This record gives sequence, structure tokens and C-alpha cells, in this order.
Amino acid sequence: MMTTNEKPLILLVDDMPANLHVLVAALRDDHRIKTATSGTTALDLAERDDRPQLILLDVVMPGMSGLEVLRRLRENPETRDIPVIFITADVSEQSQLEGLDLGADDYITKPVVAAVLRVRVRNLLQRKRTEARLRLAAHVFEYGGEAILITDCDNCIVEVNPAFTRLTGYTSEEICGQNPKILSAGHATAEEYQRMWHAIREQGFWQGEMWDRRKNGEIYPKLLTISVVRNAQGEIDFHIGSFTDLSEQKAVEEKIRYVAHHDALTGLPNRLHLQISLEQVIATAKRENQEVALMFIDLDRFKIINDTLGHNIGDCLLVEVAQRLRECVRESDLLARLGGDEFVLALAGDDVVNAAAQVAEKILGNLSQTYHIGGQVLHSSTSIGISLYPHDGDNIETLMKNADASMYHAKAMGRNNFQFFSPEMNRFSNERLLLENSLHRALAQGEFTVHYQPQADIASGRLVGAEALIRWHHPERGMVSPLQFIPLAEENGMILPIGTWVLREVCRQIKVWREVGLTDLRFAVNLSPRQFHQENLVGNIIDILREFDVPASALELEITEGSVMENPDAAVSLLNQLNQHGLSIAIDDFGTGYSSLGYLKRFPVSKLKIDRSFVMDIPGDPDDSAIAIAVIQLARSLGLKTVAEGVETTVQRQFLSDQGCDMLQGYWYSKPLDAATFEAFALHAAR
Ligand SMILES: Nc1nc2c(ncn2[C@@H]2O[C@@H]3COP(=O)(O)O[C@H]4[C@@H](O)[C@H](n5cnc6c(=O)[nH]c(N)nc65)O[C@@H]4COP(=O)(O)O[C@H]3[C@H]2O)c(=O)[nH]1
Repeated sequence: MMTTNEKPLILLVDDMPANLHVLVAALRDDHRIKTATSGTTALDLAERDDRPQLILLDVVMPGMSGLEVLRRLRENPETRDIPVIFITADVSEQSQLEGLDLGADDYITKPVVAAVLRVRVRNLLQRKRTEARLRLAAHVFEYGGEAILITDCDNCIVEVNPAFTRLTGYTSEEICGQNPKILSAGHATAEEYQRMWHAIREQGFWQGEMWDRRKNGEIYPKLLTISVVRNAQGEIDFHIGSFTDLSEQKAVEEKIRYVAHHDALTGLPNRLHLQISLEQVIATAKRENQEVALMFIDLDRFKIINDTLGHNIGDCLLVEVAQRLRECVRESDLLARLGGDEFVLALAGDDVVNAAAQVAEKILGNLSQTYHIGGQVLHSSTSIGISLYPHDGDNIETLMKNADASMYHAKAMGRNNFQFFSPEMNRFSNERLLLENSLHRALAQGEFTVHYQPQADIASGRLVGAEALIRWHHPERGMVSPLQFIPLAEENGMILPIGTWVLREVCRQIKVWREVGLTDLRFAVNLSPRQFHQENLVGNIIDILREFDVPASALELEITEGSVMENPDAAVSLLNQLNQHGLSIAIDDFGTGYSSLGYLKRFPVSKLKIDRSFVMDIPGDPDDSAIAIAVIQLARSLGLKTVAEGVETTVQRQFLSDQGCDMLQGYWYSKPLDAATFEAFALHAAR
């Protein structure tokens, strides 16, 4: 293959060296030359890789004649297209005809005039190059992937290629003679067309996207390039339009855009989408003097479900939650998933406070319904924080921060509720952050201790055991209540190392006390929901008991109703295992949560603790009294013991005793005591 900057190679064939000499002298300046003095050598040279672009061939040669050489060249596909000029002294018509018939490109008669020879050679090579380019262009037109249509100066279609027919559905016969308007989907405006024609006239070129209609009526986007062909006078003779179908590319773009803006698990808009849409929602609200309610929706204790039942179940739960949320909102509301178990809902309108409260109620109700996932029955609740534009902030960042703070406030208010933002909450959330930071340090620095609150047999007043209660001596803040930091530790997972520390500390202490003769007491340790669901809970407890040589009967585990109700089936199996090892279980805060009596029957627990909130106002408050009585009777019917918490007065003690309550714990008997004081208390009681 010849490269463009290489001189063309010419093969000169003549049996007379003198003739060859003349030809070489005429052509060597502008060409590369090869020579042959016989037909056989000529064919051999023509077939080589370095193929000549032109052969000058003597007609009359001994052996193989020039005509025979030409015939053989034309028979061979490799050499068929090499142009040939005959050089001959024989100018007879017959000889010329024969040669032309075989495909000679030209004739030059001897004696050769060098100048004429050069012009003829140049013209022929140029023509051949042009032909090659045209062949190439025709090939592109015929077989190229781009649709091409050519219109004349009146913009009337004169030619289309097969790719055009494939893409539009119109054959050449159907479309030629028409105006390209017939292809348009009619989406472009008159101004857009004007701009396009202006560019075509002025610059001879235009490129852009357009929507067209196929013959079957289908509308599609295309990338169109229009260029012009001008005549010698500079007037436009033709317009060449070439275009590709952008449908697939657009579909891919749309898919990428969708993926970038949506959460793969639930299909809800994601954080990016929320950010963009919220900006628009707020801008519209500003323009139209409206309010926006931004709601942070967070599942209570989702992490526990996820950690204990596995990510598959967690994912299924999130999908179900997303579906229920969709059912609670209108099409026009903006609902998104921020990640994890956090969802956001934005409502705009005139009375968003009312609307937000109503939707929040609906969501709380809907999301607390039982979930049936992977053959398991799950319960969950939700905490919702709400901030209002413009009241609580005029930008997304502030509104999000405030909604988040209100959501944490809702959690602190006992979960399963919603809270509107108040400036107080910011303090609360900053506080929370500070506390969380120092909590990480507390365990390593030995800032925790355990206090023991004595529990007594209600009838005899005899000491039967104690509840272990953690205390945090913060170096700057002094004593921090577990009510403040336990929920935080539960939230961020710190509860696991803290809980293990409490268990070890209590067992270590039991061992010490057993050595001084306090062998009949049972010590209750609180297990938070996350601890209850931690991996290998049973194994860990047994290991700790063994380490300190403490019998399982000396330990009681207090769990909340919520812990077991999140996944009752798994809880039954876990409680059975604990029971088989001789550990007793008490249900803490009984009556405040689900009070699912059906399940209670199946749970191998030995005690119900009546929550302090019911004890506080008995016997004065008839409702609380009724609840306390019901719990005691229920426990008795199930063969369980009852412990009343927070007993502060003799009247309370008497009432509970009369109703058949078994044990009590509370300030009336004793406040929680540090280990040394408890030891003295217990030794004194044993005397
Ligand atoms: N007003 C009044 N209060 C009384 C009375 N008797 C006892 N209390 C208090 O009531 C709480 C009883 O513990 P809880 O219900 O298990 O509630 C506990 C428990 O849920 C959690 N907690 C404490 N220690 C631990 C622990 O080691 N692990 C876990 N997971 N949670 C713990 O923190 C909660 C609060 O603990 P505390 O602040 O120690 O508060 C204790 C105790 O000091 C009374 O007569 N009147």
C-alpha cells in the first residue's frame, strides 16, 4: 500500500534497453522506477508486495507479448486493478481496440515524447486516485452505519443511503423528492430551525440533537450533522445530512441518571436526589410564601435486627418500610432514603404543621404493624423529627440538622413518637455529641463502677438480692445518669463492651462476697436489647461465670419486653438456652411496652418487674393500681414471681404486699449502694 508522501512506483516494461532508458530518464524525477525487459519478469515484479501504481507496457516483445502480459494481469485479482499504458509503434485501430478491450487505460505511441509522457502519466495517476476516493466514499455511503440524506438547493431529498432506510423505515423510492420536514417529530421551535438554517448558510455546517419520527410513528432522538456542497460560484448545490440514532445512548444516560439519583435497595430517591429536589422545593416555597416540613424518619433499633437476623432480613425490612412509607404519602411529597434506616420526607404547603403531624401519626401507626419477613415475625417502631422552613431554618443544612436533632429527641422521649424542633434540642444534640465522645474514653479510663440496689422479700423484709446498676463518674461532669448514656451506648454499639464489663465486674464482686459468706443472694444485671441480641451471648456469659467460679443461680438477667418482642421466635430459643444453664430471667419495665401475653406464656422467664411508673401513684391512682394488680395476677397465673420497682412509701409496700406481690426494690428499702456499703448492708441483714 502506498503512503501519501511516497512517490508512486512505476514498472516500465520493454525488451529494448535503449527504450527503457528513454522512459526512465523521462519519469525518474517524480517517480520510483522498476524495469523489466520481458513479460515474465514484468508479471513477477507486478505481483510482489511493493506493487506498482502504474505499468508502462511495450506491446511487441519477444516471448510474451504486451497484450498477453495485460491479459494475465487482469486475470489475477492481485494485479487486476493496476493501470496500464501501452507503449507501441503499432497505431493500428485493431491493436488499440484489442488492448482497450483487455482493459488498457491509455496508449502512447513511439517515439515517446518525454513531456507528453509525463503529463499522461500524471493525469492517469490522478484519475486513479480520484476513482479510489470515490469508491471509498461510495462504500461509506452504502455500508456505513450513519444515515445519510442529500437534498438539493431547494431542500428536496435526492439521495438516501441504506442506513437511512434502516433507521427511518423509509426506502429511497418513498422519500426521494420529499422535503426532510416529513421526518420531523415537530418538537423543535421555529426559532431553533431559524438558528440552524442561519448556521448552515453562514458557516456551511450545523450539528445538534433533534427528535424525529420513524415511518412507524415512533419518535426518537438523533444527532444530526448538516454540511453543504457549493458549486464554483459559491452557491449551495446540495445539503448533506448525516445522523445517528441516540435512543440507546439516551436510554443508557437515563439509566445512569436514575442509578445516581436512587437508592438501589428501595428504589426511593437517594441523598443526592433529595438535596437537588429539596433546593427546588424550598425555592418554590420561598417564591410562593409557603412552608416546608422536613421529617427525619428513623427506625428504632433497626441495627439490632440487622446485626442479629442478618443483612438479608434487614434489607427486606427496609424494602417493606419504604413501601409502607410510600403508602403514607402523596405523589407530590418528596420521600427519600438517606442510607441505613434513615428516611426523609418533605411536605410543602400552607398548613404543613398540621399536615406533618397527621402524616407522622400515620407513619408511626403503619410502621409499627407486624412485619412478616423470611418466615419471621418482626416488630419495629419509628422515631420522627420534624423541622419547618422558614421557622427552623432557611437552608437545607440547618433544616436537616434540626430535623435530626428532633428525631434524637423523639428517641429520647421513649421512641415511637414524633417531635417538632425546638431550639432546646440543639443544645441536647450538642450535648449528646460531647457525651458520646467521652463515652469512648470512659471504659479505658476506668470511669465506670457498679452500684447495687437491694431487693427484699415483701412479706418478710428479708434481703434476697440486688440489681446491679452502672455508674459513670465523668471527670468533669461528675456523675452521669445511665438514663443519659445507656441509650447513647445502645445507639452507637458501645453497649456491648460496656455490658461485658458490667457482667465481669458483677461476677468478680459476687465471688468476693461469696467468700465472705454472702452465698444466698441473687444479682440482677440489665441486658439492653442490643446486648440481648449479640452473637454468642450465652457462651460469653457462661465463660464469665466460669472465670470467676460463680454459680449460674447467683445471676439473673433483666431484659425488656422490647428485646424479646423484636423477634419472639429467636428470643424463645435464646431464653431456653440461658435457662438450661441455670440462669434466671426477669422481664424489666413490664407493662410499658407490648405486654404480649400470648408470647409471655412461651417465654421461659421467672420474674416480672412492675415498672416504677405504675408503682409511683398507687394506691391513689386507680388506673395504675389496676395495672399493678393485673400484672401480679397475670404473673401468678403463669407461675412467675413479681418484683415491684421504685417502692418509696410504706403505703405502696403495703398495697403491693396485699395484692400478693413477691418482692420489692426501691428507696423505701434502700437506694442503690456502692459495693462496700452494700456489703455492710448485706452482712448486717444476714445477722
Ligand atoms: N425515683 C426512684 N428511682 C428508683 C427507686 N428505686 C430505684 N430507682 C432507680 O430506678 C432505676 C431502676 O433500674 P432500671 O429500671 O433497670 O433502669 C435502669 C436500666 O434500664 C439502665 N441501666 C442501669 N445500669 C445498667 C447496666 O449495667 N446495663 C444496662 N444495659 N442498663 C443499665 O439505666 C436505668 C436507670 O438506672 P438508674 O439511674 O440507676 O435508676 C435505677 C434506680 O436507681 C425509687 O424508689 N425511686
